[in-house]
Amino acid sequence: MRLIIIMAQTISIFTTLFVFLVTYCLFCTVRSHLQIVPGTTYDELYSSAIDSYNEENWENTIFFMENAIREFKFYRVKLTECRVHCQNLSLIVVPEEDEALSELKFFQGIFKKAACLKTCKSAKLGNRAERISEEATMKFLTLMPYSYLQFAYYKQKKYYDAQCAAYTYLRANPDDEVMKNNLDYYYNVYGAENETLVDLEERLHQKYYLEGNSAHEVSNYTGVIEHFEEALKFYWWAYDECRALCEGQYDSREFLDLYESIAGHYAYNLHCKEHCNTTLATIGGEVIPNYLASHYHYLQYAYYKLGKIQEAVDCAATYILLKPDDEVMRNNMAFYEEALGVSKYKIRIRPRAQAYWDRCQLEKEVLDFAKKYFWEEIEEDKVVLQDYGDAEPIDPNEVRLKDGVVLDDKSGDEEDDDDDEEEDMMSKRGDMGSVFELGQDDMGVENQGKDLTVEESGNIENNDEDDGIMDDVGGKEEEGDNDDGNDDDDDDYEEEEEEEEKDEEEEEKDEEEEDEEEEEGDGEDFYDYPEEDLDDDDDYFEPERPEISLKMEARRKKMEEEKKRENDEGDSKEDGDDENLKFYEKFKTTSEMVKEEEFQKRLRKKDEPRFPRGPSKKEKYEEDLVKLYNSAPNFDMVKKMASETSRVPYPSLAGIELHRSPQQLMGLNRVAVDGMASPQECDTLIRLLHEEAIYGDGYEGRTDPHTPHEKYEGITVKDAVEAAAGNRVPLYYPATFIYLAERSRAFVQRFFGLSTHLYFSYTHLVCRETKPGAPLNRTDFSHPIHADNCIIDHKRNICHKMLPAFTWRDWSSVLYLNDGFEGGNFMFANFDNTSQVEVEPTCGRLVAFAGEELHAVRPVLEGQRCALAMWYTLDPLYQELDMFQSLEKIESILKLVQRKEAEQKLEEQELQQQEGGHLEL
Ligand SMILES: O=C(O)CCC(=O)C(=O)O
Ligand SMILES: [Fe+2]
Repeated sequence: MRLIIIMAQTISIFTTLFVFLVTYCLFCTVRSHLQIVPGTTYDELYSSAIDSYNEENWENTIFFMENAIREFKFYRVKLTECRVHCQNLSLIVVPEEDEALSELKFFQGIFKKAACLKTCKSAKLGNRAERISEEATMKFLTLMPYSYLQFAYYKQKKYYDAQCAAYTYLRANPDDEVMKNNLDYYYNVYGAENETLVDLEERLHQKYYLEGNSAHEVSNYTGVIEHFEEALKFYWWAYDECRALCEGQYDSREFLDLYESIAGHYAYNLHCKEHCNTTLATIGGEVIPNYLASHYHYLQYAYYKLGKIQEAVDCAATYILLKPDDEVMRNNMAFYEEALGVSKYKIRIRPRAQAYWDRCQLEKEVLDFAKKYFWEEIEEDKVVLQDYGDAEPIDPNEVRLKDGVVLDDKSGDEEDDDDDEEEDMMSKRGDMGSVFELGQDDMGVENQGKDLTVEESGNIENNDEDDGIMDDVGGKEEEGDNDDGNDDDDDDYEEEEEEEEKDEEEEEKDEEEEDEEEEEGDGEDFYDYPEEDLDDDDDYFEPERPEISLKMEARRKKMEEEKKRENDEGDSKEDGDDENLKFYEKFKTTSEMVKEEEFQKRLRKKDEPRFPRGPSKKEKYEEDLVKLYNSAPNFDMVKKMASETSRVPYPSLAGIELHRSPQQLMGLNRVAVDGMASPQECDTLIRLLHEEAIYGDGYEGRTDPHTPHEKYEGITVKDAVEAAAGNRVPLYYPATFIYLAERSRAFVQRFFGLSTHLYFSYTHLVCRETKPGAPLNRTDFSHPIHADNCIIDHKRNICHKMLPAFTWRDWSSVLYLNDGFEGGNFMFANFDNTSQVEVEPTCGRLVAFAGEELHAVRPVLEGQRCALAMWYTLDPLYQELDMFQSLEKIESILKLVQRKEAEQKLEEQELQQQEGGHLEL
C-alpha cells in the first residue's frame, strides 16, 4: 500500500515537474530571441538596438536600447567603485636616503593600486572595457539612446514613455529642433503635462536641489534643510564618481620619456577632474552658477529661520570658504557675530567642503605647475576629457565646445568663466588669509561694528522680498561660476607666485592655530573655523534670503512663452484667412512621419473648438487649400505645374548631363552635373530670394555666419510656402523650390546607388555678396573649409563624426543658380587646407558629395552668388519635416487644380450641351 502511495506521489511530482518544464521551455522560446548574454557591453546592445531600429522592429529596439542604458549605468557604477576603492590604498612612503629607492617604493604603491584595479575590474566587469568604443560612449553621454527610444515607444503606442524619453533627451540637448517638435506633437496629441514627465536621467543631487529650491520658495524651511542636506550627500557622491571616471585612458600621441608620459597622463587626469563641478552644475543644459556653494547659502538661511544658529553659522562659514568675496554672506556672518554673539557658537566649516577645498587648492597648484613647465593641453584633450571623463550627462554646450567647430564663440565664453574663477580664486586665497588672521581675537570683546536695531532688522526682513536684493544676489552669483576656483588659465602664474608664497606662510601659521583650537575641540565632525575680528564699520544685516530661485525663473520663462503663444494666436485670429493656414502649418510641423490617419485624427481633435459650426473638417481643409490655390496670382504657372504633376514627387532625370565625373573631381563620392535646373527655374528662385530672403536666414539668424566681409541672405522652404500662402509671391516660386530640391535629391539617390531612401535633412536657398567696403585683396573664404557631417582634425587628417556636427547629414548637394559674379568657386579641399579641385558655379549646375568630403567656397569678390544648398540623411529620424510637409501641400494643391480643371471642363460641356439643346429648339 505504502509503495503504491509513494509511486503515486512520485508520478505526481514528475507530472508537475514535466508541466513546469514544458511551460518554462515554451516561455523560453517566446523570449529566447530577446535574451542577452551576460557580459554584453552597452556598445553591443546599442548596435543591436540600432539594427532593430533599421529593421523597424520597435519592440526589439526598445528592449535592446533599454538594456543598453541599464548596462551603461552599471558599467560606470562598477568602474567608479573599483577606482574609488583602489585609490584609497595607501601610497605613503617612508623616505629612503637614496632618492631612487624612495621612488621605487612609491611606484610599488602605484603597482599595488594597479593590481587592485585589475582584479576589481575583472571581477566586476569581466573584459567589457576592452570591447567598448569611444564613439558609443559619446552617444550615451549625449543621451542619444533616448532619441531612438522615443520614436520606438511612439511606434509601439507607448505615448507617455515616448514623451518622457523625448523630454529626457531634450533636457540634455535643449536645442534639438526635431525633438522639440516631437515633444510638442506628443503633448498636443497625447497630452501628458510637462510637469508630470519624468527626466529618466535625472541626477539625485539635482532633484533634491530643485526640491529644496521649491521648499525655499514657499518658506518651508524644514523642507529646505531636508532637501539640501540630501542634495549635498548626493552631490559628493556624484562628484567622487565624476572624478573617478576621469582616471581613464590617455592617448598622448607623442613619443615621450618615462617621466613625461607619466606626468602627462596625470596632468590630463587632474585637468579632467577640474571640470567636474561644471558638469554637476549643469541642469537642463544650463550651468547653474555657484551651484555647490549655494547649497550652503540656502541651508544657512533655513537653519537661521528655524533658530538653529549653530548650524546656520557653520553653513555660512562653509559658504565663505567657497565664496570668500560674497558680501551678503559676509554680512550674514557679521550679523551672527555681532547681533547674536557668535562667541557662544564655535564657527565650524563642514568637513567635506573643507577637504574638497583643500584638495582643489593643491590640485590647482600642481596642475598650474604642469601647465607652465611641460604639459600642453591639446585641443582634443578637451574633447576626450569632457566626453569621456564626466560622470554626468554632458551639457550640449560643453559638447559644442569640445568639438571645436563653434570654438570661436564658445571658447571665448569659457575663457571668461575661467577668468572669473581665477579672480575668485585669488580673492579667496587673500581673503582666507585675512579671515584667519582676524580670527585671533576674542569674539566676546565688543566689536566696532554697529549693532542691529529692531527697526533695522524689520527693514531687512522686508528687503527679503525686494527685487533689488534679489538682483544683487543673482548678479554676484553670476560673476563667480564654479566653486572649485580651478581654471585653465596659466598666464598669471608668475604674478601669483609671490602672493602664494606669502599666503602659504600665513596658512602655515593658521594651521598651527587651527591645531591648537582643535585640541580644545568640541566636535569631531567639524573643522574649527578661526574666529574673526570685525574691524570695519559696516552695518551688519540679518541673514538674507537667497533669491536664486530656479523655479521662479522657470515659471517666468514659461509665462513669457505662454504669453507669446497667446499673442501669436491672437494675431492669427485677427488675420482670419491665415488662421487655418497657420494652424495647418503648426499641426503639420509637429508631426514626424505622420500617417494620413493620424493626421486626420489630430485635425479633428484640434479642430473641434475652432470650427464649432463650420463645414465638416474635411471640407474645411479642402476649402483652405482652395483659398491657398486661389491666392496664387500666377494662375498659369500653377496650371503648368499641374500639368506636370508627375514631376513633383518623381521628377524625371532627363536632360541632366555630366559636368565632372567622380574621377575628375578626385573622389568617388563626388560628382558635378549640368541641366538640373532650366534658366527659367534659376530665375524663379533668384526672384524668390530677391523678394523674400532675409538677412541671415537659414543660419539661425547669424548675419555673418562665415565671414564678416559678406552678406548672406537666405530663405527656407517653409518660409517660401508661407510667402506664397500670404500672397506675397506666386505659388509657383515655392513649387519650383520644392521641385528642384526633389529632382536633385532623386538624382543624388540614384547616382550614388543608395539602396535606402534618402531624406531631406535641411534645404536652404542662399545668396552671398561682398559687403561694401570689404578689402579688395581678401584671402578669407566665403565659406571656410569644412565637412558637412563631421569635425575636421587637421593634426590627424581625419574627420570626427561627432556633435555638434550634423552627423546624420549623409549626403550634400548644391544647385547653383547663376554666374556672372567674381570668385565664389566651390572647392574640394585637402586636410592641409589646400585646394584639390574646384567647380565654377553656373545656372543648373549641381555639385553633389558625401557629408565627409572637405570643401569650401572661395570669396565672392564682386556680384551676387545664389545657390540652393541641400543636405540629405539616410535616417528618417532626421528628415526635414518642412520639406515633407510643403511637398504634401503642393501635391494637394496640384490635385485641387486638376479637380477644378475637370469640374470646369464638365461645366463647359454641360453649358455646351444646354446651348446645343437650346439651339435645337
Ligand atoms: O555654396 C556652396 O557652394 C557650398 C556651401 C556649403 O558647403 C555649405 O553651406 O555647407
Ligand atoms: Fe558644406
